[in-house]
Amino acid sequence: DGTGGVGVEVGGAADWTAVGGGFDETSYSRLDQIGTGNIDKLGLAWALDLPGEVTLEATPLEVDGVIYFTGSYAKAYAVDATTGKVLWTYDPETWKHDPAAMHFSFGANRGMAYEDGKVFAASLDGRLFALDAKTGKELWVSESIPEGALNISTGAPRVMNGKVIIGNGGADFGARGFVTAFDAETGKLLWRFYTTPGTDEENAGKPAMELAAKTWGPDHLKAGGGGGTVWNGMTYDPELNRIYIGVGNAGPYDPDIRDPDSKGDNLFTTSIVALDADTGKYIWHYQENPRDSWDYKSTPNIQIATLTIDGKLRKVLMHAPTNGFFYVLDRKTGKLVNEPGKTTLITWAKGIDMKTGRPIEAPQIRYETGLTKMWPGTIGGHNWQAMSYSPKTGLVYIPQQQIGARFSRKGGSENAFNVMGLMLEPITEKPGDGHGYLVAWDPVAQKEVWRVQHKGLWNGGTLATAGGVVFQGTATGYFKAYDAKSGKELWKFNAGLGIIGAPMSYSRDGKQYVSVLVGYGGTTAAYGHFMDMGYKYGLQPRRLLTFAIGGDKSLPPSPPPDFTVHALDDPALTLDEDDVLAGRALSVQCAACHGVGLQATGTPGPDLRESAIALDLDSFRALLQSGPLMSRGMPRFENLTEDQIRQLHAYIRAKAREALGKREKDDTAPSAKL
Ligand SMILES: O=C(O)c1cc(C(=O)O)c2c(n1)C(=O)C(=O)c1cc(C(=O)O)[nH]c1-2
Repeated sequence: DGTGGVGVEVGGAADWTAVGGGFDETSYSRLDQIGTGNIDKLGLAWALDLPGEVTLEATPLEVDGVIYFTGSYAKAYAVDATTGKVLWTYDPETWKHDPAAMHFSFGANRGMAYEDGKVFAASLDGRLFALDAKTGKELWVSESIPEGALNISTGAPRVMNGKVIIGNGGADFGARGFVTAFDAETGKLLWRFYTTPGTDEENAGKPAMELAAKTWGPDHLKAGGGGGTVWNGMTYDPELNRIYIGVGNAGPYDPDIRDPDSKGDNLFTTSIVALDADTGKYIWHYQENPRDSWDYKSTPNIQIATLTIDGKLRKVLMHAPTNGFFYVLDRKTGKLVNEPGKTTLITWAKGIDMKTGRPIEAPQIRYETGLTKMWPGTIGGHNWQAMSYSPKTGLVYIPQQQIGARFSRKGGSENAFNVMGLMLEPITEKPGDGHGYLVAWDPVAQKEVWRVQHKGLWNGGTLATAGGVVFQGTATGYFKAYDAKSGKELWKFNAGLGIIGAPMSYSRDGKQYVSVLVGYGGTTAAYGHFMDMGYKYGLQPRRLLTFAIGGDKSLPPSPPPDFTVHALDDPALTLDEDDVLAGRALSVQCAACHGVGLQATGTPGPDLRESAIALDLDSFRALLQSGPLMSRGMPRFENLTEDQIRQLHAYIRAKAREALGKREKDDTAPSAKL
């Protein structure tokens, strides 16, 4: 019916059969046993500890009494939905299979797909695997990334009518985006759609690639594949038998490096593209940022619904990409049905031109002067954390953050990253920056109805329910429930660690449950200099938590946040300034897991300033060269030279010394930092 078809394929409203709840990706549960009237009686039914896990981004599925989810590095779990007992696990062991892929991520995986007794997920190195849902037995494994391509897989596959589709990431290091469909029964490749053009020869005879090629200059492949990776949102539309894919940013970000010989739009980067579900043939596209120059991405989840607009029922899709606007498109044509509203502080554009559908860009945003500042920044107003839509309230619940970005063609502060020739750095300069928000948005009126400010910047996805409640986990470690109409906070539970994944709901033997993964991380956890969460590596347990009315279990308390860096130093050691500087540049490779500027506060890896291994040159060298911790996510860096190892080590030492110095000078209460 297009109004939140949760679980319709299997057990009606009782199950949660896809990461977004059902095909429509509205993250809405029709269950109403837990509601605004009894939420004070909501309590923990069971908890499952997940030792060894780091970043947990998946929304679990539930089918016929079994919960399925992926942990980090796509380790798959099946768990009894009423008791929390583990039924089976499956580990694709990427570190053994393709150690090189470990360099390109920090373990993120956003979940599984379910159809007909099979579950599907993809490992970081792009192996799509099908498992028997009962036993966890491997049924088939197919390579979804061609040999030699730079891509990695972090997203959840989607499955429909016997076809599994999977995208991948890598635009930030120059990969070319595509999605691939496989036969769910056999794992055979059925079709592949590229999001950027290839060589003239490859494009010939393919209308979508010929169309895209006109928007790029002749030499566009020199700087890489152009980006446009489809690493998160993909939605199947059963009414029109189409798939809408959310295409990522263009790469390299600087268009003068990426595509110096044209001023074209660089299709299909930062677009939504509609494809025929059977053949993968192009139907339409809508580009949210023509000639993207800022790492803007259209990858957040794409919802389908039927809305009444100007008195007419319209089949629409709804989208809140990182650029901050809210788009409602006609699913048949890909055209705007109303004027996109601003869901957050937006400085890069005045609005969207309703005649052309193109943004009206603000002056000086294409770094004409060599430098550009803008809001939202690359982290986005809304990123991969799922937004939900309640057909009951007619509102969309967007997990948001406010933070800007500074781009410069040279220079930048210590915390700036050089991303393929452009210096990039998140900034907090405007009122409201550095916080996350839960925003209730009216997609018909295109305006905000209420908002809640969170303490932390990077929070979890949302779940809306027929009980009139919106659930969301926060960076500061609370799982919270809000009144869907007013935004009033109704309930909270201390989970002991930040939450970034989205919750889901199911019913078993007449009882409604709500589950959520607790596992702080994601890319933004690396920005410890903006939001020191005080989490310490390995100390706060990762868990799957499940709640029900009358639940009376409690969690053993997690170690509280600790904002002190317990750095180690040897005052006798002299550090070579040139080594420290060179080490700083090399440390970009460490940042996703150990923090920007080595400030690790909830990152998947430990704080190197506190690490006895990293601070001792000999054990550090052995760690990098032989990879004894590879199974725990620490890759081998066998290509680093002896000089580079010494430089990195000097930088770690210098940062440890600096942290100790700060601690002596600054004795403000640690909690004052948040
Ligand atoms: O360009 C890409 O291919 C790509 C991939 C991914 C990813 O695969 O996780 C992210 C991003 N970009 C990205 O821009 C981003 O903000 C991001 C956040 C996260 C995360 O897991 O927290 N992944 C990614």
